[in-house]
Amino acid sequence: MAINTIDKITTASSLVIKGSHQDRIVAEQSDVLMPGTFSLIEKVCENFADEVAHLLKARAQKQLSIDKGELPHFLPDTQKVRGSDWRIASIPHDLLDRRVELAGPVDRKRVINGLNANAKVFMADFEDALTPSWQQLISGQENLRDAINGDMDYTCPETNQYYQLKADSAVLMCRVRGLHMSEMHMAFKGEAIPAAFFDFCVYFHNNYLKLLEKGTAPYFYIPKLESHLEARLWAKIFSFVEERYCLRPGTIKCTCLIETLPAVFEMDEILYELRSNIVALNCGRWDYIFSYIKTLKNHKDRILPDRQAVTMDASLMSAYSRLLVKTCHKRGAMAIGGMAACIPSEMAADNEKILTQVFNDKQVEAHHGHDGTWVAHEGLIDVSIAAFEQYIGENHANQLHVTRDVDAPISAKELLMPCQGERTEAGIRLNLHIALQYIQAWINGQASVPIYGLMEDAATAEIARTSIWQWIKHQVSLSNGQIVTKLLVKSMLIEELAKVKQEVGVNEFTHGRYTEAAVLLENMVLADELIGFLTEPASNLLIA
Ligand SMILES: CC(=O)SCCNC(=O)CCNC(=O)[C@H](O)C(C)(C)COP(=O)(O)OP(=O)(O)OC[C@H]1O[C@@H](n2cnc3c(N)ncnc32)[C@H](O)[C@@H]1OP(=O)(O)O
Ligand SMILES: O=CC(=O)O
Ligand SMILES: [Mg+2]
Repeated sequence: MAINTIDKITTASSLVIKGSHQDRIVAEQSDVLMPGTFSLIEKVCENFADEVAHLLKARAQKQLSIDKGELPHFLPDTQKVRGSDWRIASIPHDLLDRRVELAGPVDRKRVINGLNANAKVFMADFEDALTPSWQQLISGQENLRDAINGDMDYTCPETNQYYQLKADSAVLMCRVRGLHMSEMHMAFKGEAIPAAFFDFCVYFHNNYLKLLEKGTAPYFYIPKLESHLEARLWAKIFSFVEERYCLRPGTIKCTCLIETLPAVFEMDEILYELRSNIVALNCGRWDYIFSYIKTLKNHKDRILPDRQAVTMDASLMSAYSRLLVKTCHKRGAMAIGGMAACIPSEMAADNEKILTQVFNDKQVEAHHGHDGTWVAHEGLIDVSIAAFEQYIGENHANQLHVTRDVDAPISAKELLMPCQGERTEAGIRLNLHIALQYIQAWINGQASVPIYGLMEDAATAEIARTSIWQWIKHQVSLSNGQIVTKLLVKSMLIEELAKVKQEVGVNEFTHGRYTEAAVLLENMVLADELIGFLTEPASNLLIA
């Protein structure tokens, strides 16, 4: 639909669309970017953008203390919140049964497949599984809008296969980007706006009416929080928007991912700040491992082993999952488990092993008392449901009644204790190999990719590259006696790049962007200071 550009930009006078001529055309032609959307974005920026900047500064300050030797801890100032009795507001009916949630990117085919799948919830992801190109952001929003309107089909140009949204599709939740990300295509008073504000406002404004009409509501996943003060910001934004649209307080509901090490120490406080709008916390296990490495990067005594050893039954991960369940259920909130990164295989024997592995992984979560969990692929839904049904039983839709009251308190020591396991040459090489392939895919616009039978997304790739960085920094000694140095990693990187070339073939290698990915990866793992998020330098390549 052609829309008047001037209207679009001047209705929100402090807001400007940036980018190439093509980016402007995308914005002009999209009917999810209308004056009402701009006006909401502008108001949210006017009231809250400065606060994001302050909160990010506070993150950096806290990190400085940890870099100097302090350890993350439960906050003395908020003891009263942890010690007193209160509960979150009630949970909407359609969110009481979340035993399996399918996560997926927001392209049209996967939105249809995801909503049609047998999961209770489809988590449409603008974060770890999306490269934030303007085109993908806008078309993703259009796809969700069409899905909510129930007016959605798609014919795949390559296969000619026709897809249509079913009437009784899963509940839709929208994951917005983290507070650390900026949306470069939109500036408020000359500054790129917080990407989370863009995702939230566009989704909310275009869909809230239809969602309410259908008997559901705007449901959000909020990622990568690091403190309850960040949760307080979201609470203020939700309340501001509810008032602006004259909606009953608590209409907007969110689930917060607890996927940073600082946040695990503030779960009660996060629930408390958001008590009118929150329904659950989720164990974002992959970013949590990344955050453990990043937060404790200077602590030589807390270096993790190879990624494969950091499973949910490792003591630090188990403590995190059990504390999340206990904290949530005490407050009447649901506790959602994390992503099983395996994806099904076409080889029957392999697939059987994968399904058993996923079943066991989900059983650990269900045993801890989680109310549901995430899967990356629809082929894993049934096995995950089976694992949860054993615990939830026929008479319940969740495990909110499991309070874990008899557990010994979970201490900071347990949460911070690194797990045992080897640090191997094979581990470094696998990290390099996966990171190379992942970054190559990411800068080409694909943020969730199958690599060696696992779903890799921004969170898992972060583990790979920060782990290598930390092993170099502390000159870790590998199980074969080698010391990890910049020189060693550089030589391994060259060898792994050659292996990738052999694997993908000369043609794909030549026309892909593998060498650019290698340069970016080298810069990140050999840097003197750890780069905060790989998506920051990678975005420059995506945009270019
Ligand atoms: C750590 C975290 O942040 S986790 C959350 C973010 N990550 C994600 O959301 C990852 C979601 N998963 C995916 O993106 C995909 O499953 C991948 C990339 C891992 C694998 O995808 P594919 O290679 O397409 O898998 P495969 O070919 O087996 O897919 C079979 C069908 O299922 C569909 N499908 C697979 N996964 C999904 C999904 N998560 N959502 C919707 N549809 C899906 C495919 O589109 C395909 O459809 P088709 O048969 O109609 O063509
Ligand atoms: O977002 C999920 C995670 O595991 O990270
Ligand atoms: Mg994550």
